[in-house]
Amino acid sequence: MQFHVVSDVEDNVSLHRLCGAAIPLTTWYAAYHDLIRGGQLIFVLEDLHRQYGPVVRIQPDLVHVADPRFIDKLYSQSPKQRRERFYTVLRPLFAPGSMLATQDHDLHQKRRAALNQYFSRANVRRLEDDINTTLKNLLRRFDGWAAAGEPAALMWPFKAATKDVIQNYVFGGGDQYLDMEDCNEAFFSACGPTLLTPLGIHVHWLVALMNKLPPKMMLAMVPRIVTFAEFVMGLGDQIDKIRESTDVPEKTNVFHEILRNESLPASEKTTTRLREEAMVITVAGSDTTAYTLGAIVYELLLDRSKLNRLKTELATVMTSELPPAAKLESLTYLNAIIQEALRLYPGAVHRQDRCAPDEDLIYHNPETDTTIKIPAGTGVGMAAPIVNRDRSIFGEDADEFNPDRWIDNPGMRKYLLSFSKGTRQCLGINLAYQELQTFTAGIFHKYDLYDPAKGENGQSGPTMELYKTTRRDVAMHREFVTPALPEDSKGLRVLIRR
Ligand code: HEM
Repeated sequence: MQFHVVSDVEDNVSLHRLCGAAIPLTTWYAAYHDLIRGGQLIFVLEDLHRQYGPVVRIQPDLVHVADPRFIDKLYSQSPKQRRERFYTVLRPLFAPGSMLATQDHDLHQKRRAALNQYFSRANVRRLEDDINTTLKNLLRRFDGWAAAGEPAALMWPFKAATKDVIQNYVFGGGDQYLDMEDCNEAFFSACGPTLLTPLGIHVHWLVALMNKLPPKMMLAMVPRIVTFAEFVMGLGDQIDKIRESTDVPEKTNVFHEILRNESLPASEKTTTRLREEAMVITVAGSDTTAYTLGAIVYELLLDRSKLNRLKTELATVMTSELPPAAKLESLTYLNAIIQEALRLYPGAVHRQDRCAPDEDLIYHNPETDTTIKIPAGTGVGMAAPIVNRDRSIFGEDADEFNPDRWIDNPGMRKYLLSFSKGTRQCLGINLAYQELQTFTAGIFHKYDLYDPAKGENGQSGPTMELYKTTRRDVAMHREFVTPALPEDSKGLRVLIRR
């Protein structure tokens, strides 16, 4: 066992001042659970925290904290308090040109400032028509599966829908995956959660070496990434096309605006850098939202009373058409369901490791009334699957899907780590909420839960029911930044009837 408790370490050794933490002597403990056991450290962490308390050292240079009250300090909102992503988050990204993979605080701020306005609440509101059109496309596909009488694996159309929305916004168009027969399953399989993530963290040099191989050799070694590689090259072509275009109306696509942003130096506008930015935005903007949407469908089809309550609420604002997005945003139960799904089924489940390069971080443990000094430069992380289920905040039923908790106590929102917090909080948070509101409302205004007691002709409208789907087909089985399901799972499947 590589751990021992260090309550009696000497004060003058700075790293050892992480009293109360367990110290692994090498990075191999984390690598064993991350890589050899495949994305299992997130589950082990829960046991370690039970044993050693809220601060646990998981590598010689990295601690993990399980205390939502530490969020404000670690993920500071202040741009003056530098919080950089730690190498454990940066390494597996392999897109140094992207904001997500930017370590340096000042460069990150600059890159973020160029994009922030396009993802403000007001500007995302302007995407209403496009999101509504995508919903119509999605429901059209549902009709097709209903007519075929085949179970539908919803993971793919949900990913396709969210990917189409983000791509239309950032590029003003592109291939619509929702129109493809299989919703481009090959693409999403290639960029979905894999062992490459922990490989990128723990055997970084190997993945870096692979990245330097000529593309043909790389594709021969990992054939499943062909579709993804073609997509990334296509993004570069789209950027070049936008760069050369002279007739794009103002504010119709994000990259058009960035290329014309005069406060950005030319080095920030190269095709390579913008291709990496575009790749991260499209991938981060699809898988995550789609995963939570799938969880919402699963939980509502599991519980008729919650679904009925939502349908009653939707009926107050919906006819056959969708109401304005602002109306959906005001619906109490719809939004409680979404918050609860984001809490229990976050689409990004990794350890959100940061470091504060300029200051020691002081953690105060209220239970023992002790403090721990985390020296400047040390990696410190928290993870949504752990923080979001903290019983002291979310209650003894924190493992249950209970939307009412958000109605009873909306203030808990400040402890929800699903989108991270602070200066590096998710860029797409407003877009994710608006998509979840529109898609959830659109699907469940139309579909009721199939009632076997009434039979195929006994229910007046279209229905849906789970098909060979249990919690193991929706809940995280491995942490590969995004949640991975068991290898033999086909994910969320439903039978749709017209
Ligand atoms: C439910 C849906 C989503 C979840 C749960 C989610 C979660 C997250 C999390 C946890 C981070 C911080 C990662 C870290 O620091 O380690 C992040 C960052 C980011 N997300 Fe999201 N995300 C979602 C949707 C989106 C969407 C729709 C977009 C599209 C624009 C997006 C784009 C980004 C980008 C660009 C970053 C990097 C931000 C920065 O470095 O400042 N995400 N997201």
